Amino acid sequence: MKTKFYKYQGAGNDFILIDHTHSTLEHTDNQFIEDLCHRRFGIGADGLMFVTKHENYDFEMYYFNADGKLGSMCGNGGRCIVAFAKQLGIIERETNFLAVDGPHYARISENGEWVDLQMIDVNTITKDGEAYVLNTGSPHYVTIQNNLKDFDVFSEGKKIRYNQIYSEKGINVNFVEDQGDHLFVRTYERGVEDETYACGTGVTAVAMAIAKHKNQTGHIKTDIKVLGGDIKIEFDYDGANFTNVFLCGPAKLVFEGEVN
Ligand SMILES: N[C@@H](CCC[C@H](N)C(=O)O)C(=O)O
Repeated sequence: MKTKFYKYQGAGNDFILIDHTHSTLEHTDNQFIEDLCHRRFGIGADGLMFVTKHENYDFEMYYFNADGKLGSMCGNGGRCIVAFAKQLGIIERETNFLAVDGPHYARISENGEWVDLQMIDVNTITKDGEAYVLNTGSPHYVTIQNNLKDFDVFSEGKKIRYNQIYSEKGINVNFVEDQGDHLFVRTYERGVEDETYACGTGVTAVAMAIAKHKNQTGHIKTDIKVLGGDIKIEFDYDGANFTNVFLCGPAKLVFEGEVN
Protein backbone atom coordinates (compact mmCIF):
# COMPACT_ATOMS: atom_id res chain seq x y z
CA MET A 1 0.00 0.00 0.00
CA LYS A 2 1.29 3.47 -0.85
CA THR A 3 1.45 6.16 1.85
CA LYS A 4 1.17 9.83 0.92
CA PHE A 5 3.70 12.08 2.64
CA TYR A 6 4.47 15.80 2.77
CA LYS A 7 7.88 17.33 3.46
CA TYR A 8 7.96 20.59 5.47
CA GLN A 9 10.78 22.70 6.88
CA GLY A 10 10.86 25.30 9.62
CA ALA A 11 14.09 27.34 9.48
CA GLY A 12 15.80 24.31 7.97
CA ASN A 13 14.60 21.80 10.61
CA ASP A 14 12.92 19.38 8.17
CA PHE A 15 10.12 16.89 8.69
CA ILE A 16 8.06 14.24 6.95
CA LEU A 17 4.35 14.70 7.68
CA ILE A 18 1.68 12.04 7.35
CA ASP A 19 -2.07 12.53 7.63
CA HIS A 20 -3.36 9.84 10.00
CA THR A 21 -6.75 11.41 10.75
CA HIS A 22 -8.67 8.48 9.20
CA SER A 23 -7.80 6.08 12.07
CA THR A 24 -6.10 6.00 15.46
CA LEU A 25 -2.33 5.51 15.62
CA GLU A 26 -2.05 2.09 17.24
CA HIS A 27 1.20 0.68 15.87
CA THR A 28 4.22 2.44 14.44
CA ASP A 29 7.01 0.83 12.52
CA ASN A 30 10.04 2.55 14.05
CA GLN A 31 12.50 1.00 11.59
CA PHE A 32 10.36 2.29 8.67
CA ILE A 33 10.36 5.80 10.21
CA GLU A 34 14.15 5.70 10.58
CA ASP A 35 14.49 4.49 6.97
CA LEU A 36 12.26 7.29 5.64
CA CYS A 37 14.29 9.92 7.56
CA HIS A 38 17.63 8.59 6.22
CA ARG A 39 19.32 11.21 4.03
CA ARG A 40 20.86 8.73 1.58
CA PHE A 41 18.41 5.83 1.43
CA GLY A 42 15.15 7.60 2.33
CA ILE A 43 13.31 10.91 1.91
CA GLY A 44 15.64 12.57 4.44
CA ALA A 45 14.42 14.47 7.51
CA ASP A 46 15.22 15.40 11.11
CA GLY A 47 11.95 13.78 12.17
CA LEU A 48 8.56 12.41 11.15
CA MET A 49 5.13 13.40 12.41
CA PHE A 50 1.66 11.96 12.26
CA VAL A 51 -1.36 14.21 12.59
CA THR A 52 -4.25 12.31 14.19
CA LYS A 53 -7.78 13.19 15.33
CA HIS A 54 -8.54 14.10 18.94
CA GLU A 55 -11.94 14.41 20.66
CA ASN A 56 -11.12 17.60 22.55
CA TYR A 57 -8.55 19.32 20.33
CA ASP A 58 -8.29 20.24 16.64
CA PHE A 59 -5.75 17.43 16.22
CA GLU A 60 -2.96 15.53 17.99
CA MET A 61 0.75 15.62 17.06
CA TYR A 62 2.92 12.50 17.24
CA TYR A 63 6.60 13.28 16.73
CA PHE A 64 9.39 10.78 16.01
CA ASN A 65 13.07 11.68 15.82
CA ALA A 66 15.16 10.67 12.79
CA ASP A 67 16.34 7.61 14.78
CA GLY A 68 12.75 6.29 14.54
CA LYS A 69 12.04 6.69 18.26
CA LEU A 70 9.19 8.70 19.77
CA GLY A 71 10.61 12.11 20.66
CA SER A 72 9.73 14.70 23.25
CA MET A 73 8.25 18.04 22.06
CA CYS A 74 9.54 19.43 18.79
CA GLY A 75 8.94 23.19 18.48
CA ASN A 76 9.74 23.58 14.79
CA GLY A 77 7.82 20.36 14.13
CA GLY A 78 4.89 21.89 16.03
CA ARG A 79 4.96 24.94 13.76
CA CYS A 80 5.16 22.74 10.64
CA ILE A 81 2.29 20.48 11.73
CA VAL A 82 0.11 23.56 12.25
CA ALA A 83 0.81 24.67 8.66
CA PHE A 84 0.08 21.09 7.52
CA ALA A 85 -3.23 20.97 9.45
CA LYS A 86 -4.24 24.16 7.62
CA GLN A 87 -3.27 22.62 4.29
CA LEU A 88 -5.43 19.56 5.12
CA GLY A 89 -8.38 21.85 5.95
CA ILE A 90 -8.48 20.71 9.61
CA ILE A 91 -7.97 24.27 10.90
CA GLU A 92 -8.14 27.88 9.66
CA ARG A 93 -5.57 30.37 11.02
CA GLU A 94 -5.76 29.56 14.73
CA THR A 95 -5.66 26.25 16.55
CA ASN A 96 -5.48 24.44 19.86
CA PHE A 97 -3.84 21.06 19.46
CA LEU A 98 -2.36 18.37 21.70
CA ALA A 99 1.30 17.31 21.72
CA VAL A 100 3.38 15.06 23.98
CA ASP A 101 3.98 17.92 26.49
CA GLY A 102 0.34 19.04 26.62
CA PRO A 103 -1.94 21.48 24.78
CA HIS A 104 -0.57 24.17 22.45
CA TYR A 105 -2.17 27.27 20.93
CA ALA A 106 -0.86 28.50 17.55
CA ARG A 107 -1.70 31.15 14.95
CA ILE A 108 -0.73 31.35 11.29
CA SER A 109 0.18 34.51 9.34
CA GLU A 110 -2.03 35.70 6.47
CA ASN A 111 0.32 34.29 3.78
CA GLY A 112 0.34 30.94 5.63
CA GLU A 113 4.15 30.72 5.86
CA TRP A 114 4.83 31.98 9.41
CA VAL A 115 3.57 30.26 12.56
CA ASP A 116 3.56 31.56 16.15
CA LEU A 117 3.44 28.57 18.50
CA GLN A 118 2.80 28.86 22.22
CA MET A 119 5.22 26.73 24.22
CA ILE A 120 4.94 25.36 27.75
CA ASP A 121 5.64 27.61 30.74
CA VAL A 122 9.04 26.98 32.33
CA ASN A 123 9.83 27.47 36.01
CA THR A 124 13.04 25.52 36.53
CA ILE A 125 16.52 26.31 35.24
CA THR A 126 19.51 24.62 36.80
CA LYS A 127 23.21 25.10 36.20
CA ASP A 128 25.82 22.55 35.15
CA GLY A 129 29.05 24.45 35.64
CA GLU A 130 28.65 27.60 33.53
CA ALA A 131 25.91 26.00 31.36
CA TYR A 132 22.13 26.22 31.86
CA VAL A 133 19.87 23.15 31.81
CA LEU A 134 16.10 23.38 31.31
CA ASN A 135 13.13 21.64 29.74
CA THR A 136 11.05 23.55 27.20
CA GLY A 137 9.11 20.44 26.14
CA SER A 138 12.42 18.73 25.37
CA PRO A 139 15.54 18.73 27.58
CA HIS A 140 18.19 21.32 26.71
CA TYR A 141 21.72 22.24 27.71
CA VAL A 142 22.71 25.84 26.85
CA THR A 143 26.28 27.08 26.81
CA ILE A 144 27.84 30.35 25.66
CA GLN A 145 30.46 29.95 22.94
CA ASN A 146 32.65 32.59 21.28
CA ASN A 147 33.51 32.31 17.58
CA LEU A 148 30.56 29.93 17.15
CA LYS A 149 30.72 30.07 13.34
CA ASP A 150 33.98 28.06 13.38
CA PHE A 151 33.16 25.86 16.38
CA ASP A 152 32.93 22.05 16.08
CA VAL A 153 29.29 21.69 17.22
CA PHE A 154 29.06 18.03 16.22
CA SER A 155 32.07 16.78 18.24
CA GLU A 156 31.62 19.08 21.25
CA GLY A 157 27.82 18.61 21.33
CA LYS A 158 28.16 14.84 21.11
CA LYS A 159 30.65 14.83 24.02
CA ILE A 160 28.12 16.58 26.29
CA ARG A 161 25.10 14.57 25.08
CA TYR A 162 26.96 11.31 25.83
CA ASN A 163 28.75 12.34 29.04
CA GLN A 164 28.09 10.50 32.34
CA ILE A 165 25.33 12.89 33.41
CA TYR A 166 23.25 12.89 30.22
CA SER A 167 24.06 9.74 28.24
CA GLU A 168 21.15 7.64 29.52
CA LYS A 169 18.23 9.99 28.82
CA GLY A 170 20.07 12.20 26.36
CA ILE A 171 19.93 15.97 26.02
CA ASN A 172 19.92 18.51 23.18
CA VAL A 173 23.03 20.71 23.29
CA ASN A 174 22.81 24.38 22.26
CA PHE A 175 25.75 26.74 21.74
CA VAL A 176 24.98 30.46 21.72
CA GLU A 177 26.91 33.59 20.80
CA ASP A 178 25.47 37.03 21.59
CA GLN A 179 25.86 39.11 18.41
CA GLY A 180 24.38 42.35 19.76
CA ASP A 181 20.94 42.71 18.16
CA HIS A 182 20.43 38.92 17.95
CA LEU A 183 21.66 35.59 19.30
CA PHE A 184 23.38 33.11 16.98
CA VAL A 185 22.57 29.52 17.97
CA ARG A 186 23.79 26.11 16.79
CA THR A 187 22.35 22.86 18.17
CA TYR A 188 23.39 19.22 18.43
CA GLU A 189 20.07 17.31 18.55
CA ARG A 190 19.37 14.15 20.49
CA GLY A 191 17.54 11.60 18.32
CA VAL A 192 19.09 13.03 15.15
CA GLU A 193 22.53 12.64 16.79
CA ASP A 194 23.90 15.41 14.63
CA GLU A 195 23.81 19.17 14.30
CA THR A 196 20.52 20.35 12.77
CA TYR A 197 19.85 23.66 10.97
CA ALA A 198 17.43 24.76 13.73
CA CYS A 199 15.82 23.51 16.93
CA GLY A 200 12.65 25.24 18.18
CA THR A 201 12.61 24.00 21.76
CA GLY A 202 16.38 24.67 21.71
CA VAL A 203 16.21 28.36 20.75
CA THR A 204 13.37 28.80 23.26
CA ALA A 205 15.66 27.37 25.96
CA VAL A 206 18.52 29.62 24.80
CA ALA A 207 16.41 32.81 24.96
CA MET A 208 15.34 31.87 28.52
CA ALA A 209 18.87 31.00 29.65
CA ILE A 210 20.23 34.29 28.28
CA ALA A 211 17.45 36.29 30.00
CA LYS A 212 18.40 34.62 33.27
CA HIS A 213 22.12 35.09 32.59
CA LYS A 214 21.59 38.83 32.00
CA ASN A 215 19.11 39.23 34.90
CA GLN A 216 16.48 40.58 32.49
CA THR A 217 12.82 40.54 33.50
CA GLY A 218 9.54 41.74 31.95
CA HIS A 219 8.26 41.05 28.43
CA ILE A 220 11.33 39.84 26.54
CA LYS A 221 11.61 39.54 22.75
CA THR A 222 14.68 37.77 21.31
CA ASP A 223 15.77 37.59 17.67
CA ILE A 224 17.67 34.41 16.89
CA LYS A 225 19.72 33.38 13.87
CA VAL A 226 20.25 29.68 13.21
CA LEU A 227 21.91 27.93 10.28
CA GLY A 228 18.53 27.61 8.52
CA GLY A 229 17.11 31.11 9.04
CA ASP A 230 15.59 33.49 11.56
CA ILE A 231 13.36 32.73 14.57
CA LYS A 232 11.80 35.02 17.17
CA ILE A 233 11.05 34.15 20.79
CA GLU A 234 8.81 36.11 23.16
CA PHE A 235 7.92 35.52 26.81
CA ASP A 236 7.22 37.14 30.15
CA TYR A 237 9.82 36.51 32.87
CA ASP A 238 9.42 37.57 36.49
CA GLY A 239 12.79 36.24 37.63
CA ALA A 240 11.39 32.78 38.41
CA ASN A 241 8.73 31.80 35.84
CA PHE A 242 8.67 32.06 32.07
CA THR A 243 5.07 32.42 30.85
CA ASN A 244 3.25 33.39 27.62
CA VAL A 245 6.09 31.79 25.70
CA PHE A 246 5.92 32.01 21.88
CA LEU A 247 8.21 30.42 19.30
CA CYS A 248 7.69 32.27 15.99
CA GLY A 249 9.13 31.38 12.60
CA PRO A 250 8.69 30.05 9.08
CA ALA A 251 6.96 26.75 8.25
CA LYS A 252 6.97 25.81 4.57
CA LEU A 253 5.85 22.92 2.39
CA VAL A 254 8.83 21.69 0.37
CA PHE A 255 7.41 18.79 -1.64
CA GLU A 256 5.00 15.88 -1.45
CA GLY A 257 5.05 12.30 -2.68
CA GLU A 258 4.23 8.66 -2.00
CA VAL A 259 6.22 5.84 -0.39
CA ASN A 260 5.64 2.11 -0.66
N1 LIG B 1 13.96 19.84 16.57
C1 LIG B 1 13.16 19.89 17.70
C2 LIG B 1 13.54 19.16 18.90
C3 LIG B 1 13.10 17.74 18.76
C4 LIG B 1 13.18 16.93 19.98
C5 LIG B 1 14.50 16.44 20.24
N2 LIG B 1 15.36 16.07 19.19
C6 LIG B 1 14.43 15.39 21.33
O1 LIG B 1 13.63 14.44 21.31
O2 LIG B 1 15.15 15.57 22.26
C7 LIG B 1 12.61 21.24 17.97
O3 LIG B 1 12.43 22.02 17.03
O4 LIG B 1 12.26 21.54 19.12
